[in-house]
Amino acid sequence: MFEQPTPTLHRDGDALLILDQTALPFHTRTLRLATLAEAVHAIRAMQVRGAPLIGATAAHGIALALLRESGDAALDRALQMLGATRPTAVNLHWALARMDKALRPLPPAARVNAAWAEAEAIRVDDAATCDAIGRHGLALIEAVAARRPGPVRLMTHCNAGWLATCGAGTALAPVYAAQAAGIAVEVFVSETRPRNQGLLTAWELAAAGVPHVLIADNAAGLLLMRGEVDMVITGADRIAANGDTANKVGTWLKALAAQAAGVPFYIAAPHSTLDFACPDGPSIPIEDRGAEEICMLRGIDAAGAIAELRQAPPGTRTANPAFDVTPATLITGIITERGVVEPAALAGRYPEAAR
Ligand SMILES: CSC[C@H]1O[C@H](OP(=O)(O)O)[C@H](O)[C@@H]1O
Repeated sequence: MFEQPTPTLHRDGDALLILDQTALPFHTRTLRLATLAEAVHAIRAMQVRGAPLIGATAAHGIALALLRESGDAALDRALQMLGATRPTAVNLHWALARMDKALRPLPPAARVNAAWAEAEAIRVDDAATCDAIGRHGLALIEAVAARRPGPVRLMTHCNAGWLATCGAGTALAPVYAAQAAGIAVEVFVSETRPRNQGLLTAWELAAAGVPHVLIADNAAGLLLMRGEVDMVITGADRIAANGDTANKVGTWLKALAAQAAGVPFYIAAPHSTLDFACPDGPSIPIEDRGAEEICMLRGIDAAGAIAELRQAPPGTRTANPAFDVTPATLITGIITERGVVEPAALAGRYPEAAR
């Protein structure tokens, strides 16, 4: 079982401790969430981020809410507030539905303990799922390593490492599995404007000693066309019934470039990312995160303090969709905890979810 260097989230009595990802990669800071409002803010402000992790955080947010009041109205309010934080990652809504199913039949007095237990089960389930994704993705990396000498060269987008989950990650889980198996890999890490989650991936890989190269998002196409990449693996936020997949904005462009360059393009995702109620990509809600993420740059100043610089005047018109959709036709395979699945075969691999 992969051990997170620092837990992305864990219960501490009647509170939830999270790793504040708005401070990374500059500072490692733990935040203590004690209320529903603090859990809502943590998800919306991306103090926690990553599809599986926001689901687990929302599940714990239900427990925090019920500590104060545990009747049906309180449960409904908590489900609604947490469900309204971010629209695209279906893991959030999957986790809330699982909490509602577990808690609704119980008398209010029994709900708090049951909420903590169910939230913990979601956390543990996600960690095990990440490990399984790592094992199945490892087989793909081993196949490349068997074909030619030298490190297997991967490309990823955004952060789908342990920071985005309760375990090893999704897209990076095979990387960590390859490292543990002694297979040489190196990873092209796309910075992923505007929130630059690629810096989180670089931070993770540096700490793990995995060779990596940080690139501007727009450099990915040239590297792919030069034959410098053996495979692309990204995470996902919602996979529709036909295999169309929403992921961080820019993923589709990489999938197009990968197809043009003849490079396999994989999505890594757990069962909680599958949404068979969503028929296709156009049906996936895409979050817009407003102008300031485009107009402001974040970094650290000479004193090491996190600073923001304005790169565009206030009032500049912007478009800031946080995700895009990669059609199933561009996806070589989906690396799940049940194996590497062709997009069209998802329903067969997950019959219980596809009903
Ligand atoms: C392991 S899935 C991570 C997935 O979530 C990220 O979005 P965000 O950073 O906005 O929460 C990104 O789409 C990743 O691929």
